[in-house]
Amino acid sequence: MKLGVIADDFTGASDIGLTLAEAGMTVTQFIGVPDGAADAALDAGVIALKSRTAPVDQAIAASLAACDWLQAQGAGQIVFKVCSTFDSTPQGNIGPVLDALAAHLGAEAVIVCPAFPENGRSVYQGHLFVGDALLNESGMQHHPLTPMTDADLRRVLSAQSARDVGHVPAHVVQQGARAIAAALHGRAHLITDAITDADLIAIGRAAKHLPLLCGGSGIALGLPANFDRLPKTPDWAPVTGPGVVFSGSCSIATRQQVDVYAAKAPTFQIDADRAVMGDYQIADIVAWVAAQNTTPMIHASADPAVVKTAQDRYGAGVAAHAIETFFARLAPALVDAGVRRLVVAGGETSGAVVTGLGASALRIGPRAAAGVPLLRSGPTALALKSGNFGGPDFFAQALAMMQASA
Ligand SMILES: Nc1ncnc2c1ncn2[C@@H]1O[C@H](COP(=O)(O)OP(=O)(O)O)[C@@H](O)[C@H]1O
Ligand SMILES: O=C(O)[C@@H](O)C(=O)COP(=O)(O)O
Repeated sequence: MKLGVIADDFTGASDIGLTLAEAGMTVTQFIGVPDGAADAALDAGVIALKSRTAPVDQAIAASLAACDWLQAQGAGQIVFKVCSTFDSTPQGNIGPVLDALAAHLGAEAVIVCPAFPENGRSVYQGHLFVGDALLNESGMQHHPLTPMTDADLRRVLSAQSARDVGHVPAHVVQQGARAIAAALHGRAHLITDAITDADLIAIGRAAKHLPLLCGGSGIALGLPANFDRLPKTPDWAPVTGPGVVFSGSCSIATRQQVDVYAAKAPTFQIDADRAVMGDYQIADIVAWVAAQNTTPMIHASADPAVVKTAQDRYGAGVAAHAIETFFARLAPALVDAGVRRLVVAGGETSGAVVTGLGASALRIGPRAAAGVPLLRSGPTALALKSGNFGGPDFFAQALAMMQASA
């Protein structure tokens, strides 16, 4: 293994897995730290953790264990994959985990860059933009678990980290890899501006000898070339069994996707109150799915006012946990009943579903959308969609792509 990635959620892991696979690396997404050794032929291993919203000490311990395993497989460079909208709370977990990884790896200057231009995320003057909106005006200020209320990443990371936080500005990045490398000094996390893929490719080249980087999947765009890999389309064998769509994301993009899909398919909406009360019978929902002629959708996606009502009543963690637990129990019951295509919207939701399925590794297939690959776990096809990724008709498109050849 040449490159090791520690991802703080499951959709993020498949997002960066796709970037590496399309740039020509052989890559597997592991669910948590594997027990045994990786295939020696693997170029990159991506360990998916569910650490974005975990207690800080647990997130650090899981990330260090992942780091040790990746290094034991030969990885000479570690990427800490975080969300392209820098999802975190004032307590963490990006800062504390990054501090711990940097100390563990003896890293001095660490590039921190969540830019993902293809999906509209850019970093300029140390501020994160989603399209033309500052992060805190992009809808992310309403996220159920990690509301992002400040677009200045230097301030956001400083509040979470014990290390100095510096800045590599766009005018340096645009001068290319040599200028970027010259700016990487001191023992500091460096928020690095990037507006285009060309910026990220230059950053990747500049990072060739760094032990640690942190960013969204865009940070990986330039890394495979350091290992002489060339772009390719990942393989895919069609999967034709019954499908189901799950959504636990309340992001703007997902709510639109839910509306579009609900207009053409049977839809079952999960209510937070009933989930908290444990009111849903898994067997009844499996029977409801089996009775449908069109691929159905089960979702909890709701607008910010509805989410707030549930959170005020039970606490954000309790409402989220109840809904995630529901999906984690439903997914294996549906697969046992013959479901073979599963599209899941939401990072935490995907973490719950894949953990519920008991999968240990996922094979990365071709893209269903920017940042979202098709995945294979045994006979089951999956797509784990980040809340804000994909076009309005993503669900139908991903289900159809699973049935087609690459
Ligand atoms: N109606 C709801 N009320 C409260 N919390 C909800 C509701 N619907 C979903 N959630 C929770 O919100 C969180 C959304 O996070 P996630 O799945 O990561 O989506 P995203 O990818 O948009 O961040 C999950 O923990 C989910 O269980
Ligand atoms: O970098 C990204 O935006 C994604 O890969 C990601 O991590 C998204 O997280 P969720 O929106 O919670 O799915």
